[in-house]
Amino acid sequence: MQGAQLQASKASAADDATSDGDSLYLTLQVNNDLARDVIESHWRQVVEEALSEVTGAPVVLVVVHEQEEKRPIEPKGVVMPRPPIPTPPSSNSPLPQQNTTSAYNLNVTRSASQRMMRSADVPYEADGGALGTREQWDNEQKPGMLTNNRLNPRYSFDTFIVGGSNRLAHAASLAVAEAPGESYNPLFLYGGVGLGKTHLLHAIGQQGVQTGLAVLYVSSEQFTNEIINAIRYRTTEEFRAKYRSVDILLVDDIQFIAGKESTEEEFFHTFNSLYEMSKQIVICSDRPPKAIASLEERLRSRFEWGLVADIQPPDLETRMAILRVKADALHYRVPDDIISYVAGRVQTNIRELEGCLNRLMAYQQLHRVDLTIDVARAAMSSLGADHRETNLDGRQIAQTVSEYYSVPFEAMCGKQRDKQVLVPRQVAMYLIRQETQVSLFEIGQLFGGRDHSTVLHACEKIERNLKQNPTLRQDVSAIREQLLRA
Ligand SMILES: Nc1ncnc2c1ncn2[C@@H]1O[C@H](COP(=O)(O)OP(=O)(O)OP(=O)(O)O)[C@@H](O)[C@H]1O
Repeated sequence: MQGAQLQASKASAADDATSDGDSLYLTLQVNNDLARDVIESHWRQVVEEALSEVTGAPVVLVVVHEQEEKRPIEPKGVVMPRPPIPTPPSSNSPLPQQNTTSAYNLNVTRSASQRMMRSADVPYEADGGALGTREQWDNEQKPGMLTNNRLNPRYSFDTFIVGGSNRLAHAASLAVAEAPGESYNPLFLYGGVGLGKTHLLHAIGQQGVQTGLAVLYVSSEQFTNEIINAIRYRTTEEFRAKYRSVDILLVDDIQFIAGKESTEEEFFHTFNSLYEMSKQIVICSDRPPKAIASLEERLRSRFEWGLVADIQPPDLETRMAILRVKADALHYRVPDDIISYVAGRVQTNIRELEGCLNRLMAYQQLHRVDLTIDVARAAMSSLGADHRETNLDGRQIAQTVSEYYSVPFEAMCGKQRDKQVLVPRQVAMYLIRQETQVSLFEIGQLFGGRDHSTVLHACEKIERNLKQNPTLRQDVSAIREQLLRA
């Protein structure tokens, strides 16, 4: 570690807005990566403890490779509470700068001054840093970024099932993918957990890549980490060159940047630069911009500039279609009645729906049994309360069917065999069989003492007809929805 220096300084506490106590932050400059790694992995704790003893305050050590200290203007504070960012000596610091002859360059600052960096703290270059940096980035780094774009090939428009709950979000995403920067900019998608926001982001990205565009997908957490590191290692020019060189920027879970001042600041400038160049920005969140507490107003209003589209929980039909596509993709044959049974169990989260399918597959393979409704029930039985196991009884179901078709329950129990009565009777038998543990014999008893083979025949007939008759499918879905709401 020859040739390195040790410096100590203490910044003013006057610019501190949100002190996290009396910790001291130490910046240790070393002249090669190895030294940094060795100190980080072996000596950090020892040094921190030793210095804590000397100073009487908790110490946090930040080790920096001196070649990374190339920015002439250094940030005065810390972007995020963690990890701490080195703070340079402050001109109005009460402590004089101490230069020593030691092998390290050591900056000591009161944590009080190492707080969320304000806009003025990070010099902003609208062109994304020096031209040289941008060109260098385009030549050296961009190809790598484009090949490792981290887009999941499974998340494409082809594999996305469209229903009433996600139609707007899907149509907007498609429009954006077809004409990036032209139709809706930014596109802001929001919706609950596991409803397909990330899937749509990736689908847009995938299409962009296919048309030769530079696409960057990041989570807001990754964006935050990158900006922290950029400030820490003085590489903000590269950071800006990277983010301003893309044609489509996809940002997931934007709600997590709220309240992180420097990240918001940097994102604001990234947004503006891309927007001015007519580059497409797509943002996802679990809530609409208005509901993101402590998000800066200027960002909120920008998020609302283009189109804000929501994704609602899918209805039963859409859930069934999604399960069917997922099962087919796994080359897993699942009968329709089981698809509809599983779809009825998970109502608000498609990720969990997929989990149920995987669970079913694993359960069946483990027990080496045929896939029947009873096997599905057993596979689902140990799942938590989110996965609705209905407490309906046969009579309740029969009553709901009777009301749906406007056919009196008594008529369904009688001898009439015309279609108006026969279909509701058979549908009721089928649903009771699916939704309850009631035996074929008991179902027969409920409907005027019919034989169990009549019930079986009814169930099989409805199951067959469901495949061919869309009206019947719709009716059964609607009744099932009503039952699940009951
Ligand atoms: N309409 C859909 N068609 C097909 N698959 C879907 C659909 N919606 C969601 N999925 C699938 O559900 C899973 C979860 O979706 P995704 O990760 O996109 O949800 P998300 O809304 O981003 O959730 P989170 O808020 O937790 O990040 C993925 O495997 C995705 O492919």
